Amino acid sequence: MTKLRVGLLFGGRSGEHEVSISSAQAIAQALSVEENTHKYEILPFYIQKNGCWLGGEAAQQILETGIPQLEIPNLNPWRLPDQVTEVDVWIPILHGPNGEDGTIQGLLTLMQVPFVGSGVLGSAVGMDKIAMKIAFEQAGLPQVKYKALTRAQVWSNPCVFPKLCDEIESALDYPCFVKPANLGSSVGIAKVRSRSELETALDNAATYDRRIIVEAGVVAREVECAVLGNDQTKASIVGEITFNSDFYDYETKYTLGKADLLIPAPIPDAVSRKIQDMALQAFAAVDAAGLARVDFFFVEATGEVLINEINTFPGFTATSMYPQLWAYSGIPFAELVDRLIQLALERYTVKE
Ligand SMILES: Nc1ncnc2c1ncn2[C@@H]1O[C@H](COP(=O)(O)OP(=O)(O)OP(=O)(O)O)[C@@H](O)[C@H]1O
Ligand SMILES: C[C@@H](N)C(=O)O
Ligand SMILES: [Mg+2]
Ligand SMILES: [Mg+2]
Repeated sequence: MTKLRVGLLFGGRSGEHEVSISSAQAIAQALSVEENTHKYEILPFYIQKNGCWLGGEAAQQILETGIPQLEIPNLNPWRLPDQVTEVDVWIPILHGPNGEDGTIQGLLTLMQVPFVGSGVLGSAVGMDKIAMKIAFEQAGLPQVKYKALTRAQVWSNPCVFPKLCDEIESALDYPCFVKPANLGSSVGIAKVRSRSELETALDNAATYDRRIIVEAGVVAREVECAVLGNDQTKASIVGEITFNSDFYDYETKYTLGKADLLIPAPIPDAVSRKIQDMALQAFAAVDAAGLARVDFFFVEATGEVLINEINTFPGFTATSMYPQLWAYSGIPFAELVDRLIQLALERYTVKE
């Protein structure tokens, strides 16, 4: 039987570069178990932080060691490794901008090779927290109050900036959350409790993105649901994250022992069902495909469920929520990766 050559695309020009390497290592491992090795052959491709691609041995080495390559200067980002032409199906294991946002998906679409996950529209809308919230609003999904801003407003002249802060303060109470619109893993996010913290957080968020969102802070339990499928989607069992830090920040997410994942979430069945239903609606609202993890706030005091966000290529290490939710829902990691590849092929065939 001829093996399908799977292009593992990882790293990326993103603040989530290191997370992508960890996700790629776990997916490579899942493709290396017996039931997958007779079907698939891995071709690794590493995108450096400067956007330049490495294939072959160099990419393989990074996949094995997990250590990011120092940037090789003056490489042309458009000079793609020769092995690119050998790929039958891509897994763009990229998180954040320049990877999870439709840019790579556009390139792969133009290459006319199937790829795992959402297309250009789903990736772009799912990445941008402002566009995402507008899509959720249209779908009738409840969420926190927010204000959308641009870098130009934040870095405007010193007379305009205080007015902008006044507007935010009159629209939202403290604490509120300031976020770059296009990022993940909590990079660039701040929980702010005062005017001076707000000013600093806005300035910082503007260094990451030209679009910025400020959200009303909610006191709630954090629950997540995984979605799998193209047009026929399935929602997983719901999981909960607990931690002792101020919020689920980068350190809490990626330091062993700082957060606990509870699967299934110890919440009433009716709430779980509502979350599953909302997860499927959110997936459709942004036109996602293949996979996504949808993050929610459960306000226990009122029973209210608010949607926080969708991640169209969620963290994929063996201990990440997405594969664990499916493992508990009856799909082990290796089979999950196989299914995702099959969904990519299905979507490509339907489209062609
Ligand atoms: N409006 C809010 N109220 C309360 N907490 C919030 C709010 N927004 C974000 N947080 C906290 O910040 C964390 C990160 O937020 P969010 O999920 O939007 O960021 P992200 O960078 O896209 O994360 P990831 O993609 O890794 O899930 C949340 O899990 C939560 O702990
Ligand atoms: C990788 C990170 N953005 C997540 O959603 O898990
Ligand atoms: Mg996110
Ligand atoms: Mg999140």
